[in-house]
Amino acid sequence: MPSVLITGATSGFGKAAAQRFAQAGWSLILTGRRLERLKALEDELSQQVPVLTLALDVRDSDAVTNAISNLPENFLPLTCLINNAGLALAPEPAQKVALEDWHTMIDTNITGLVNVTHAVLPLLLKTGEGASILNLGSVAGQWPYPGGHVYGASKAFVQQFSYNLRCDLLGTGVRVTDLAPGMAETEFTLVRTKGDQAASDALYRGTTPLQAEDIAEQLYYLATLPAHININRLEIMPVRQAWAPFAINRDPA
Ligand SMILES: NC(=O)C1=CN([C@@H]2O[C@H](COP(=O)(O)OP(=O)(O)OC[C@H]3O[C@@H](n4cnc5c(N)ncnc54)[C@H](OP(=O)(O)O)[C@@H]3O)[C@@H](O)[C@H]2O)C=CC1
Ligand SMILES: O=CCS(=O)(=O)O
Repeated sequence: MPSVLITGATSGFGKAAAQRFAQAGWSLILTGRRLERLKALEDELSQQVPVLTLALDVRDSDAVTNAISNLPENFLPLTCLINNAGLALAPEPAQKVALEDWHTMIDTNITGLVNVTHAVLPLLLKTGEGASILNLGSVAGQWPYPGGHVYGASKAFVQQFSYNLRCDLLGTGVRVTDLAPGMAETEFTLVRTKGDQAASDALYRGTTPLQAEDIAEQLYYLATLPAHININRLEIMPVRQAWAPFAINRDPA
């Protein structure tokens, strides 16, 4: 029975991925900070497959290393790592943002992802052919927009880190993908606006955003491709999202 480790499984893409992989019979190692949510998911999915929950903050490298080095044998070999835990904060212009919010995004989206990858890599290398690292990037890593500042830059890191990993993992059989979604309706905007439900509802109202299940389906597809195929980057937008023209600053008429 293959096994997958998913960071940020308490909500959104991570939770939907846990449900999708469980449906296909994979053993699940689920992580996040909110213990009660992890427990609820374990109660739901352990009816179907073996589930191990690890309450941890990906920013805490000691906690990550300790948890990964003590994985029970029945959850090994590990076939797939989904580096999904992440967040955006402060949709305001850069010049209005608190430095702490920038640090939180860097610590979570970059340092946290690196902490988990470093700890899990030896297990994936042991698995070899068919193993995968699926990193949640974003369209924001490729396309600039107002208020994207450090969030977009952190996702550009995810893309380049994914590509560079591929170079170093050549010959090991371990695959790496930067999965880059556009607008998707999860708790993402609630977190970004620090709990402003009205702002979150307004963003998704009157359009058709991606749903967490859409991304979970792509994650499952990527993890189960024939072992000789690596999709380097998969960018997905809702049909009802596209790019805006360049912004121009003009003198008053
Ligand atoms: N929704 C969108 O439009 C898009 C999202 N993404 C990316 O997808 C990923 C998932 O986002 P999404 O599902 O939408 O958002 P959600 O807010 O719904 O889920 C985020 C998950 O990340 C976890 N998380 C956040 N910080 C930490 C931390 N320090 N340590 C451990 N876990 C953490 C949360 O768990 P807990 O709070 O319990 O720790 C939660 O499970 C993120 O990396 C995001 O940047 C990319 C493109 C589009
Ligand atoms: O990563 C999230 C999608 S967006 O808000 O940058 O479009």
